Amino acid sequence: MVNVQEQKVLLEVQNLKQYFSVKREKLLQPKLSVKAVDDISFTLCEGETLSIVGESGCGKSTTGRAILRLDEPTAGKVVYNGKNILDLSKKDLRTLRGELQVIFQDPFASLNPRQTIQQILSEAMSIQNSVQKELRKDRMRELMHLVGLPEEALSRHPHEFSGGQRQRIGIARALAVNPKLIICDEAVSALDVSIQAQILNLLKRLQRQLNLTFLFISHDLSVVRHISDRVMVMYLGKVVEIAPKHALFNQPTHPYTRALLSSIPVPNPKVQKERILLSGDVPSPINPPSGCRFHTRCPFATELCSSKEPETVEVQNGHHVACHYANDFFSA
Ligand SMILES: Nc1ncnc2c1ncn2[C@@H]1O[C@H](COP(=O)(O)OP(=O)(O)OP(=O)(O)O)[C@@H](O)[C@H]1O
Repeated sequence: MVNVQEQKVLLEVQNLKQYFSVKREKLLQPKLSVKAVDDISFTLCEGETLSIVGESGCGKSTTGRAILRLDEPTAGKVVYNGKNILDLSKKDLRTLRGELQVIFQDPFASLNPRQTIQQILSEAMSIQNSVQKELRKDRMRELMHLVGLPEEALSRHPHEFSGGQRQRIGIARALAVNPKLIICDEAVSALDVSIQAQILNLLKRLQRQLNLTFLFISHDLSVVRHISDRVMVMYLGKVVEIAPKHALFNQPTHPYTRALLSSIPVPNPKVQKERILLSGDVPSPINPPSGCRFHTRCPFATELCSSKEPETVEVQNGHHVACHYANDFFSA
């Protein structure tokens, strides 16, 4: 596991906000916005995998998109290698995009069906000018080896491959520009469990070989348990807990994290698990609850929780929790 304290910080997200305006239903209604990501901060160290988990709509993908400036963030800083990405000109951003890549759930949607794999990879290399023209063929063959596909795959089209193979092609395309940081947005969610494991193992191997850093977005805690060094839990646009993987799975502290974890099966049936059932739906991010956003669904909420937003407390080294009762829950 990566020791965060010894590692170089590659990405620092500071007070990031992403609000989206929504159409008013009535003319005189006040302006409304979806607070998809609301003042979140975290760091990502070189060579580590930080996962973001949480229920649908909690702001995971929006965080990834904001970092890459696929949507322009409302406020905050995204400092990559010492530079605030949000201050970069369009030209500098284009150059930097080579270092920051994204792998989506469905690579097929972004692979041009008329192009061969060779054309797809060649296009990626020429946009970023990542590999000299005369070296591109060799690099493509190398990429096929790296992702576990035969060289013959280069002359074929995306529809000739299975879902797992297409994800390997998506990974090869991301690697074609020599990235440092890859945002994997539900990258294995569409795959069968056995294929998922193969792709996760491939990502881990590539990480070691190429010193890659991953921001891994997933709603699947079993996948997150497999791949992560650290885990960040989001609820309604806020970070509620962030910790090294083992701390998060062995000593989940925020009631929301405990509820999420209580919904996954335990490998050892002899281990009795506390069950915290989440009642009701996630409230609207247009008008989120006051105080702690989770208080409307939290079985332990008090008056304080509905009136005051909790500070983030470090309950042990590198384990941060945004709950008024974090220390009590941690030691309980
Ligand atoms: N372009 C947009 N315009 C308006 N609202 C948006 C936009 N993009 C996302 N949202 C809203 O922001 C909130 C967070 O969405 P986001 O996709 O980041 O969640 P998520 O945690 O990735 O969920 P999922 O696992 O379902 O993808 C949701 O309420 C979503 O509807």
